[in-house]
Amino acid sequence: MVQAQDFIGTIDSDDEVFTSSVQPVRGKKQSHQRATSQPPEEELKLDPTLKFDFHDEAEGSWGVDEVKEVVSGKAGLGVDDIIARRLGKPVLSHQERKRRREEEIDEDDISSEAGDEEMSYDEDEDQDEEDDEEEEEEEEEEAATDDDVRMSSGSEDDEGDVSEGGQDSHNADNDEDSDGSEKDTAAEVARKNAFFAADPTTDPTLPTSFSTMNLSRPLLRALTSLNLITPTPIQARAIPLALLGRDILGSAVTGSGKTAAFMVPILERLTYRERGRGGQACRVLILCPTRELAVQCEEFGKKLSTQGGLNIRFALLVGGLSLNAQAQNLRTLPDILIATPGRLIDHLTNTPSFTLSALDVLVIDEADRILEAGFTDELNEIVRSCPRGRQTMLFSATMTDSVDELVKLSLDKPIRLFVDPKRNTAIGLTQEFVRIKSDDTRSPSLLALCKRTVRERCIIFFRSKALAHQMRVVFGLCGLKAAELHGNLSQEQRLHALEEFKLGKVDYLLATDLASRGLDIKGVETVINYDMPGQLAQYTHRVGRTARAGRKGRSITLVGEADRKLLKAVIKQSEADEIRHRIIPSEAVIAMSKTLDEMKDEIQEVLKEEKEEKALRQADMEITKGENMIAHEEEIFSRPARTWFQSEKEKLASKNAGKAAYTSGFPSDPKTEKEEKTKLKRGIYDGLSRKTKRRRIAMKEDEGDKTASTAAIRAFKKNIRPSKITEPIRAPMSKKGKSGKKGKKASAFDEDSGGRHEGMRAKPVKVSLNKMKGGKGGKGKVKGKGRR
Ligand SMILES: Nc1ncnc2c1ncn2[C@@H]1O[C@H](COP(=O)(O)OP(=O)(O)OP(=O)(O)O)[C@@H](O)[C@H]1O
Repeated sequence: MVQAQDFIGTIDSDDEVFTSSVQPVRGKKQSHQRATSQPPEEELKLDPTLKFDFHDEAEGSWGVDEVKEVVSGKAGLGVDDIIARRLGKPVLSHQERKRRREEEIDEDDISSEAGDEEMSYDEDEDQDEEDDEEEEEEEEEEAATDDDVRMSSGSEDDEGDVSEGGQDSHNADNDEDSDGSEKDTAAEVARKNAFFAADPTTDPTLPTSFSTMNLSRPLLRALTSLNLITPTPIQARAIPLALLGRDILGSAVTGSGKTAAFMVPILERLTYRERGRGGQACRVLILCPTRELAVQCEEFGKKLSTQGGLNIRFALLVGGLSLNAQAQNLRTLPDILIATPGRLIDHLTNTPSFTLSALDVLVIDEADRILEAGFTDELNEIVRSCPRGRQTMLFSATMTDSVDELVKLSLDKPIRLFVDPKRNTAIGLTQEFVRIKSDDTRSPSLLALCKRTVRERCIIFFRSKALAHQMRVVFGLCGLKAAELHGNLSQEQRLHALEEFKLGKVDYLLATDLASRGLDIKGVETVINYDMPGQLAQYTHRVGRTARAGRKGRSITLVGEADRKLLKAVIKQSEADEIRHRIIPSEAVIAMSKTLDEMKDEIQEVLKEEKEEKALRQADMEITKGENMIAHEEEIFSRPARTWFQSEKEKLASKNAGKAAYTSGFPSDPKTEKEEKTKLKRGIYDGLSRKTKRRRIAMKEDEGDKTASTAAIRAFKKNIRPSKITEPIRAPMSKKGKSGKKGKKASAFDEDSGGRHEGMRAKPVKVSLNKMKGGKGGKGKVKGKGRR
């Protein structure tokens, strides 16, 4: 696995004296230290397994609505503070620097008008500094235009179109030749034909406005207030079918509004749910692969619901937020659950009386990711907990239609909605590639790029968390304002980083693939890939963080020799005029290389200070923990231990499978492989504290008794289950259905469902897909006063 070595190589391998005109920002303290202490070579190696400062995330004091509060103001001595202390001044964002310069100019005008020529010594000095910075920036701006950006020069690059079928090519990884091997065999095509249903929308003209989609007035009002007037192609196709209760497999390019494609029909259906005590139930589950995406999805749903005055309740079930607050919320039976798989299973296993037995709709966002190896066991467990008669909708920009993958979801004749499958990236995206001849030049190339060309609104993706963190230190020392986002941070730090980037307080977000899927951050101008990701799908999602919702954007990818195959695949799936070859002048790279070399002691110092800070915080935490143990011993030991559906061994195996899926395209690291194998051999109680071990053993012993009581509880819950939103409108169960298999689903929109309407849908509704476009009168018009 490629770790921090490429960065380390750069720092260590260049011993030349610093002569560059691009100076690193430094404080006096630093230059003094450099003169006195020169650590030996091996000390300069940065530890790739390094863990960063974060608070214990298991039981935060904040829940769903506290996310914003936490994000808004959290102190603590972090890397930025350490860097600021060492530099003697804080690193300012590009925006802030601009603003200060403008203020400076205004003040100049005022003071010259007033004829006040006096200035204190300090002010004078400040002014000089600002002027210098301004001059430097102007120079940089000129230099930026030197970067040679030109059209790719043909050869292999112009080979033409995307491989057929679009979606399969995403998972092609680094296949030798994506042309031949990816095409479905005749048998596979036959399987797919049998598995999927044809799109019943016979009218080729899709709705051109939400107002012609037979949506209720409050929801239309909400859409309009959010400026959503014209449905995007995926919305135009998915919403009518979703309203009919059909299972859907939806795919469209990144940033094309897939969230609304499932959220709008869900809210519409919930508008007519049964109310009152008997009708309350968790009816919708939206699964997301990352916490940030779940937070974003909840925000969007809540916004729509609030704007429309829909009175729909949400629960956010993600790791890193308070378990207790979530459990409490679950007890009130919220309508929509938005969850990450791990935390959802935790609640299913440990939150008394919480089940998914009343679920009507299951949505899996970024479904191809959740279908990947790392989530397999969790997904199986969740699907097992959902009723078979539910509606299932899967969405992703890189959706798979492989029957083998989908079969485990027990879909009911799903409809494939693949919008423009030949296009994998957004129309407004320009993809640039920088050739990296040696890995040593990767970090200097990135810095040169950021110093000269890409100044703000930029997400930079790294393959490893350690690398992202180390680069953040380097960026800080170079005077570039950055935040980091990866899995080694607490949830609080992750959300804080996102917020800072969204608000423009930092110019760069240094992230791992954790941020590659689904995140919709307005105004991202550039995405930089520090290295090529392992898989084509990852590339598609990463670059999809820009050029969203019809806007323009640019991606810049640093491509080494080992990445040629994937580069070829990327070029194949793109239009020729979207591809550029960027050359960073070698002088700039050499200069940055020297700068980095000059900086290596400083980086080391910052990392050391950070480690010390962490140790101090850790000690504080241990003391508090000890005090709590003494004060609340009885209560703590009387709490039931939380359980998990897998054994430790299975959990580890599944984690490793996930890791392997992620790193499959990267060169493997034999050392890590060996470590993983050794880990797998550990017994299930290895590494646990004595207390936890005792609990586990006791639980295992209790398991026998538990089975009988669980069965009784299940039977009881089944009896008190609320009516389902789709239940009254389903076609009578076939023989097959009665025997436990799925029966054909009907919908509130079916014409024959009229008299049997109950529950969530107060009144029967008639919709003809062919009339949907017109939306006025006729069969397309809603019947019954309950609709509007
Ligand atoms: N009909 C619409 N008209 C205008 N803007 C829209 C419309 N639908 C969605 N958007 C906007 O498009 C942006 C992207 O939407 P969304 O995040 O749902 O995309 P996505 O297809 O899910 O992307 P990804 O594949 O990256 O997850 C959002 O800011 C959203 O508000």
